[in-house]
Amino acid sequence: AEEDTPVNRFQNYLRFKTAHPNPDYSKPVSYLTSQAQSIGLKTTILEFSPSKPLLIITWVGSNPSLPSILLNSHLDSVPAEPSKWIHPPFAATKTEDGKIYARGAQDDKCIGMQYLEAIRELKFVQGYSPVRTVHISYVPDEEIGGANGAAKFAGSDEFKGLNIGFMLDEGQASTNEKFRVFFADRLVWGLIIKASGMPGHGSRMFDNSAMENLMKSVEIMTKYREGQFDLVKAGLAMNSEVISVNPVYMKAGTPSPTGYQMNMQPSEAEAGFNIRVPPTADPELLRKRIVDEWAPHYRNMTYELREDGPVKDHMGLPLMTATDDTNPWWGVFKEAIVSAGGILSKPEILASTTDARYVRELGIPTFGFSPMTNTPILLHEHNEYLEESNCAKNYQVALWISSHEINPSAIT
Ligand code: MET
Ligand SMILES: [Zn+2]
Ligand SMILES: [Zn+2]
Repeated sequence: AEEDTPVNRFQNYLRFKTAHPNPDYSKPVSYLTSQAQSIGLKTTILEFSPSKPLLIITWVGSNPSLPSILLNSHLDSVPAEPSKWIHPPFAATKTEDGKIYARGAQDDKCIGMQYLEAIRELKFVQGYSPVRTVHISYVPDEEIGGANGAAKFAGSDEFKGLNIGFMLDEGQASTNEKFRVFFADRLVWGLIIKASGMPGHGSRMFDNSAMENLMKSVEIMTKYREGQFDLVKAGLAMNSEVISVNPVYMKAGTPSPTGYQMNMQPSEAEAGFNIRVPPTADPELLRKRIVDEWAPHYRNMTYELREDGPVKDHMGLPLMTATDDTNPWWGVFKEAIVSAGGILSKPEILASTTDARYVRELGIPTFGFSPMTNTPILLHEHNEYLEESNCAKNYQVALWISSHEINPSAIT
């Protein structure tokens, strides 16, 4: 039989096939439930949508009237292309040099297990019992926007009943020795632009073909993208501080038995873009740019903009958690990292987008924190891995965080 160690338990969790489009949620939820039971923690399963369970594990504090802590992670993963990986993406292979390869190793099954390991350590090694109640949530569908996961959870009576004062959610790896913490996400938009025009013979020159109109937009958008990227390259802004516009698909052509009808200029063409908007930018200006320049009527274009999730919080403010004295949780967090012997880098906006936005919307302070130092950022890439040595260090950090966040009974 395999040893029962934190690393083995992490590997077990990584082996569940949780990739979209058909994530297995029931097996990891059973596994996590049994882990929780082995630590003597309470479990609750909510189901806001059929076959999409949401697991809550609870460590009840001695003063449950204090606002509680929520440690959140998502159960699902993005797809992987096994033939392009050096180890199968759901085998959680550990190499001789201690790297554990798996889809989800960084995003974000690492934190899902670290939360549990931190509590296991606190409870059984240190004999610690919390004043404040701690909840761990495992939510479905983060990678597809969270509409049937975190969005419904945050809006539910069950969530209200948990009386959450502060949440930790996923962040991103740090390529140096400093830990990174994130106080905001970028908004995520899906933009589909469509051009139409008269079809024509492949040999003919004419104005306003669908392809020409679409390609003109692509050129304009590519220039805009370059402008934003140049700010980053010149060191004037971080990646997450500019607006990113990245093409994700193109669709056009008249199908034929051998592929596409090559002597036919098609009557329709479309392209899809993933756009990320920092909370410091004005979304209205960008919407105007789309109408005026990227998908203008006068070029026979239409568009569909999918804005995924909230833009402002309950007070009408951008979704950002304060990292100063106005937020008592900030000091606690900083102190926990330092006490664990860690160095914290300047708080950042996350380049990607997480379920934290639904909780920030409610005005609850939330930080993104995935404690991985000296680690290449591999989320959504081939050969995602996490080093075993890093895991061990992370348990330590998670542990400190758990012990410190519980102490400030002054925060009520
Ligand atoms: N976390 C994912 C991302 O940033 C999902 C966001 S909502 C589609 O891409
Ligand atoms: Zn994630
Ligand atoms: Zn992800």
